[in-house]
Amino acid sequence: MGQGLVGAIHGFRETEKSRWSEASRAILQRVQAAAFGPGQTLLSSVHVLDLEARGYIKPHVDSIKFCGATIAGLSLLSPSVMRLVHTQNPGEWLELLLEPGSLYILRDSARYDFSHEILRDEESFFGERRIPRGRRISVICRSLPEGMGPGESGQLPPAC
Ligand SMILES: O=C(O)CCC(=O)C(=O)O
Ligand SMILES: [Fe+2]
Repeated sequence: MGQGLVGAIHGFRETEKSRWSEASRAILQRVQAAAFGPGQTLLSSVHVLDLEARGYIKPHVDSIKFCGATIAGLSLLSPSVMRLVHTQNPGEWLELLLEPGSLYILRDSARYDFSHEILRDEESFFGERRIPRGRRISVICRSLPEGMGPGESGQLPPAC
């Protein structure tokens, strides 16, 4: 998302959300407790991405200007396949099956040294298993770039 991602996502709409219902806040707190260390500050708003059935995300590494060492994403509605490919050594790759209700955490090397992508319907296989794509919504929490305290977060653009 943001500057680093222009053109990477196809067939989507998105928003940044900072106010949530009590029930949603409880879920986000579980995500944050699972994914982020006590020393990490989160971006003040959460990214919500609504990908249509034919939508997909091309390989990219989130911009280090706007996003720190951890990206945590909750997947809703359709399952999908996320592929990680090492940027220096494309022979090194892995795929994650993102079931609805699952949480992935891209941290450190997985976040910096590997690109991530969400496969389009035609390519949506997990090993031999076909994973038909429907509409998918993801709720993504990111840490602030290191060295940037909450006091400086006002300088960040709203999106990461
Ligand atoms: O939808 C997702 O889980 C990932 C989205 C993504 O890669 C991004 O917004 O940078
Ligand atoms: Fe990303």
